[in-house]
Amino acid sequence: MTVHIHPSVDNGVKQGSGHFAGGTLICKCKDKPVKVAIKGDVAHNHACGCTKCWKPDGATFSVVAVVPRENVTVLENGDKLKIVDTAAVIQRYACTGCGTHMYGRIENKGHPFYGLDFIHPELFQESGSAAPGFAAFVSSVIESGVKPTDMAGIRSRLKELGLEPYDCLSPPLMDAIATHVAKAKAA
Ligand SMILES: N[C@@H](CCC(=O)N[C@@H](CS)C(=O)NCC(=O)O)C(=O)O
Ligand SMILES: [Zn+2]
Ligand SMILES: [Zn+2]
Repeated sequence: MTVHIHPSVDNGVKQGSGHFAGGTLICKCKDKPVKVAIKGDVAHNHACGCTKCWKPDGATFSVVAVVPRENVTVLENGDKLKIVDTAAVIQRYACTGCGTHMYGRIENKGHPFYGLDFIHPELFQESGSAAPGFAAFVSSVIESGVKPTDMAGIRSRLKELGLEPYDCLSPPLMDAIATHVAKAKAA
């Protein structure tokens, strides 16, 4: 059985150039596409199996990374953007024409990841941004219809690609969240 993860990694994870200076994210609309400028490279790029992150057609996982929120500027056709779920922690701004999520923003100043926006690097018109390094929320793909019996094959393919599978975030990110919570409790 061929295991599809995401079109940008299915033929092998392409490493970043190490000096990506930023670029433009473009949605899938033929007419009046939304364009978003990103300054600098992305961080913590990873595959995400959760049901909330945007996936291109046919993908089992999304590929999502973070950038400082001040590095994100809507350039064109921002009137097409609408928040998918205003109650979610991450307010995902999607194009109402094609459904592509252009960026996700956290407005809760107390959140461990406040200040970081979530973007999908595959939407860059330029190549060279930092590659995904792990897979998060892997078990969550079952919520999108993946058969539990397919999970061993999915996890083994992720490992083969060098994307260590985790059912939440990676240990360094989980540690960063716990550190933030501990400091907030102590304050
Ligand atoms: N099992 C859930 C997990 C959802 C989830 O917690 N997603 C993570 C990773 S993107 C998150 O931080 N969500 C916050 C949000 O969606 O606002 C699902 O698949 O819907
Ligand atoms: Zn669009
Ligand atoms: Zn997600």
